Amino acid sequence: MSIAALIVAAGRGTRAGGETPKQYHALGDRTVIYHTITNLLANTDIREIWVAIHRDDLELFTEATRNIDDARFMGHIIGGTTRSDTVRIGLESITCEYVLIHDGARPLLPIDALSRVIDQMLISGAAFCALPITDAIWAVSDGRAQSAQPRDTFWRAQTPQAFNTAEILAAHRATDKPADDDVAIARRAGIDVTVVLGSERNIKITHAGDFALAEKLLRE
Ligand SMILES: Nc1ccn([C@@H]2O[C@H](COP(=O)(O)OP(=O)(O)OP(=O)(O)O)[C@@H](O)[C@H]2O)c(=O)n1
Ligand SMILES: C[C@](O)(CO)[C@H](O)COP(=O)(O)O
Repeated sequence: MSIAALIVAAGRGTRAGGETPKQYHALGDRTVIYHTITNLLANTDIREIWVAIHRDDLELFTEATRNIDDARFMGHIIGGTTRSDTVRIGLESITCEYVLIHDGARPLLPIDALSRVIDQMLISGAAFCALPITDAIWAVSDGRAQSAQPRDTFWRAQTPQAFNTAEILAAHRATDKPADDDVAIARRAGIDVTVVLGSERNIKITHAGDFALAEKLLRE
């Protein structure tokens, strides 16, 4: 049994704005991507870590990862135009039996959530981190509440999303329609994916205000 991690970090971070893409933004005394990589290195079952980057970011990436001294950190792959393209391109380089696909923009993944998704992947073949919804959920149209939705059936997806590598690569090759995440690609191919509890700490930096939240969570 061998496990790789594929970190997708080839996006432009347009919603977060700023001079450099969000994954190279400072977080504490390092960068977002540095934390993302080292959080995955903390699990010794992971044999290889690959990072898919944008071709314009090679210098930023090299600088951000200069101090990572671990033979399991394999370096970079050039990603694609959409997140789904980036994942498919990255998967083509992975030879381990299993793969964890993780957003470069999630720099605060706790080690227990990482263990949960790996353990469940090894039991059922595919798993992903998510959070149950506690608030009431309303379908809203034209600014008005329409119908209450059954909140127990909805979960907020996070990453890592973990699969048998051959199965998720085949699922990606079988579709050219982009998707929000790899669970969606897996489901299109009929793969069963088990949900495990993620973490409130495992935020995705999406908007500029998320940097302050990430700094606060890092300090706690
Ligand atoms: N072509 C792309 C697009 C996105 N991603 C990665 O997918 C993750 C989640 O995507 P998102 O938060 O939407 O990042 P961006 O695409 O960078 O953000 P935006 O949509 O605001 O430009 C990020 O780590 C991002 O770098 C990627 O690797 N390749
Ligand atoms: C994969 C993902 O992080 C799951 O929550 C998310 O869908 C990717 O980010 P985006 O904001 O939907 O592009």
